[in-house]
Amino acid sequence: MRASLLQIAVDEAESVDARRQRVASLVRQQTGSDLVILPELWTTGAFAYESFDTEAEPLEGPTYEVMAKAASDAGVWLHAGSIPERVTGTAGAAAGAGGGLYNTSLVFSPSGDLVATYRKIHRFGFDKGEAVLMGAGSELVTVRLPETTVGLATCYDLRFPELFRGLVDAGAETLVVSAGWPERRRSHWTLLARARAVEDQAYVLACGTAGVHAGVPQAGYSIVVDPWGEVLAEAGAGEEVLVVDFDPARVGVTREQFPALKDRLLGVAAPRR
Ligand SMILES: O=C(O)CCC(=O)C(=O)O
Repeated sequence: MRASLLQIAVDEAESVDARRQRVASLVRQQTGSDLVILPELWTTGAFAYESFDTEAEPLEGPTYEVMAKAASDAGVWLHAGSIPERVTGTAGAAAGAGGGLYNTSLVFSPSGDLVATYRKIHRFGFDKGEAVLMGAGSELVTVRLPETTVGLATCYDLRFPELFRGLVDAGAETLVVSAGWPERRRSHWTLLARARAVEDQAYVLACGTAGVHAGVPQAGYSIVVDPWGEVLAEAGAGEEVLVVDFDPARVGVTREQFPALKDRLLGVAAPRR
């Protein structure tokens, strides 16, 4: 299976619409890949808090339109990263202090159909930024691809192993993390991506952003880790397309040969011993 991680540079000098078109063109160039992955909030930048409201869009808004077409033009499964999603009416009120906004990821099939959405569960910022501007998602999401079951996570979620265990329990073998991780904590990014792969005996495909937005230098260093914790591919700091081939069957083999997941005693319905 081939994946392309598009580590997009998010720069305020480029308009959101120009970036949408540029990223769509990059997606089209990935024909031949099975799965293409974009970062978190790449239209606005994950730290451009003022733009969340001004650039918010409904689920089937401008990013949806452009990305659905790009997925079908390229004939790829597309994790189109996340958008600041605006939800109106009663459902919007449920976003609480988030004022009807969610940090929502979109996944398209190779025919351009929206097959899954994931609203980020763990919002970053403690008592400011995303944590107060957006509502929290509450549902774990997996997507069945022909070769593997993909579990979805967004950025700060990477720090919460129980979310990933939940995805594994739901059948995930490949864990996709779409992120806008800052340079300041790059060592955590790499360490946590490898930790999630080792403890869940799953592939981790983690795609971040490059560049500087809202004064926050982004880490880059998107990474692909195998179920044994080995790094298969890693990007540098700048904008980059990271292409990697991996064998989804290795998840089953690893879990069979080193069956640590079967020895779980806590948080499982029927412990084995
Ligand atoms: O956990 C971190 O260090 C970064 C998280 C983050 O930037 C985000 O979730 O937007």
